[in-house]
Amino acid sequence: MPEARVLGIEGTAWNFSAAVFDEDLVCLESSPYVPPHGGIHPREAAQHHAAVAADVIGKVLEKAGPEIDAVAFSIGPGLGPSLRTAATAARSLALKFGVPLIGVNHCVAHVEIGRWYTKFADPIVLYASGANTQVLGFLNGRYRIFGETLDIGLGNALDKFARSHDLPHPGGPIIEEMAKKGSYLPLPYTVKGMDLAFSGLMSAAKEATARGESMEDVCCGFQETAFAMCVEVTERALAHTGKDEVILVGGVGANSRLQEMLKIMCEERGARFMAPPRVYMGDNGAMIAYTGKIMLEAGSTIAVADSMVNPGFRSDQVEVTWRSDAGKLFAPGQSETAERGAEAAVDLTGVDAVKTRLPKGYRVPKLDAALITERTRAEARCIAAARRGGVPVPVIRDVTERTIVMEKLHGDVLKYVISDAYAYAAGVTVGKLHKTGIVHGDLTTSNMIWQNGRVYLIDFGLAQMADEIEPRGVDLHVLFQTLESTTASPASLKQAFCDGYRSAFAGADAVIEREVEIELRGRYL
Ligand SMILES: C[C@@H](O)[C@H](NC(=O)OP(=O)(O)OC[C@H]1O[C@@H](n2cnc3c(N)ncnc32)[C@H](O)[C@@H]1O)C(=O)O
Ligand SMILES: [Fe+2]
Repeated sequence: MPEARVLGIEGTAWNFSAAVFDEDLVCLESSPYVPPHGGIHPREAAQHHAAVAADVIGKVLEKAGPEIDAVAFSIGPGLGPSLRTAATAARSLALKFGVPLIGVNHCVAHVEIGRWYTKFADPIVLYASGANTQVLGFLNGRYRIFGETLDIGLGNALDKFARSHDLPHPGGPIIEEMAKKGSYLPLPYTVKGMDLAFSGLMSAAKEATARGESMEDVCCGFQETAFAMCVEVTERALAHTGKDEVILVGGVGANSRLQEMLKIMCEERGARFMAPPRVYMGDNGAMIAYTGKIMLEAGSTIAVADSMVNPGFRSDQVEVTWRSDAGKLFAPGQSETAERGAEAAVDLTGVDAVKTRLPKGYRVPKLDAALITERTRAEARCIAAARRGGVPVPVIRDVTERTIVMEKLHGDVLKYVISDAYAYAAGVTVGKLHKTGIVHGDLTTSNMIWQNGRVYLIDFGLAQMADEIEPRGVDLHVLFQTLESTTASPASLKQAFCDGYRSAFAGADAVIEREVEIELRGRYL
């Protein structure tokens, strides 16, 4: 039987694009909307799409011929008016050809075209586009979000910064060129556990040029900072899941410095890295046609009556019917005497645990040195303070510039043994920590150890002294995301954790409430 031929239509934001895919890409046509000034205006983008749709689709069908087995379109996320225009075109074509309609999640399509091109079966995905920035990995039927931006997408941050200097849209590629001529200027680096934030960085970049720093240096500093943040979170996801492949997708993925940094990170930890070529990076019809094809083969079609667009459609809401594997998690490969996390190597061969922060070749040396010293110091300080507050943590024996010598723990890492009882105990420990005025900054189940009837906390590299609700809420949010992405029963584990947390900390309710708010904030639009 010949392979199904699917027509795909993309029109979520700046590009109206159509393609036909069967065993390979048959043809691809695009008509980008370039705003005359300022950023993308949703209604104008939709008018552009409506004006070019017939021509773009006409060209594709002329090349591919009229034999089409299904019509796929981006059903969300994206800008409402643009989504609706593309959806209308897709519906009428499906009815005209008398073929099934397929509603494709745009983010998942970025991932799938990357997997198709690279042939990587089960990668960690850095998806960096205008509106989204997410680190994704597949597990039990869904693409789980290990980390994402808590405010704006990386591309939007670059575009807005460029626009504030009267540079045309899109700013990303222009900043890339300017950055090549500049040297690194330190700007605020924000990683919260597995999550990222870019708006503070963007404001600081604007302030830097306002006080007279050169545009080239600020662009370089902006890129080095933002990309290092993304690569760090990608590496954390690799370390946490044990997966060993990385792909880069989304419009910002076209940036050669970002590609280079991911490549270095992967080489340093023995993972494989690939990025698809530019044509498949930014929004394009091919990714919709291809994802439509594998969805069609899995029977995931929709009735025209159910094909309403969803501007807030999240990648982790998609039921991935077309993958039969479960996705790899916690692969072995790490020795029992030396754990290699994302940031540091821990030598467990001696009486004590010796944790040494590793230089990262993907970061400019100045940023690398600053992060290593800052985190080593913060870690030692916070562990000592936690211990004084009665929180179960290892005893510190010695600290140097990049090394901490501490008591060796012998228990089980919670990610391997998590249960409601352990989650409750974790809640008690985190409650005590927050009560002491410390937030951990990277509360994953990899950093919790069950020993002597209590949950010990390790890895305080992102910890800080803080007693506000917000950073405490982010702490819980990081943990809950980990439970969502790595366990089968996150709801009851979360409940048990909250019960323990409340029992140890009087301010618990406000923090739990804030966590819910933070979760909603991370959503698109
Ligand atoms: C929902 C959908 O509409 C949205 N799509 C989107 O944002 O378009 P995409 O083509 O994936 O990415 C566009 C972004 O990619 C940036 N970009 C393109 N080339 C770049 C480069 N060489 N360096 C940095 N950024 C670049 C642009 O500045 C722009 O912000 C998304 O995927 O979030
Ligand atoms: Fe996109």
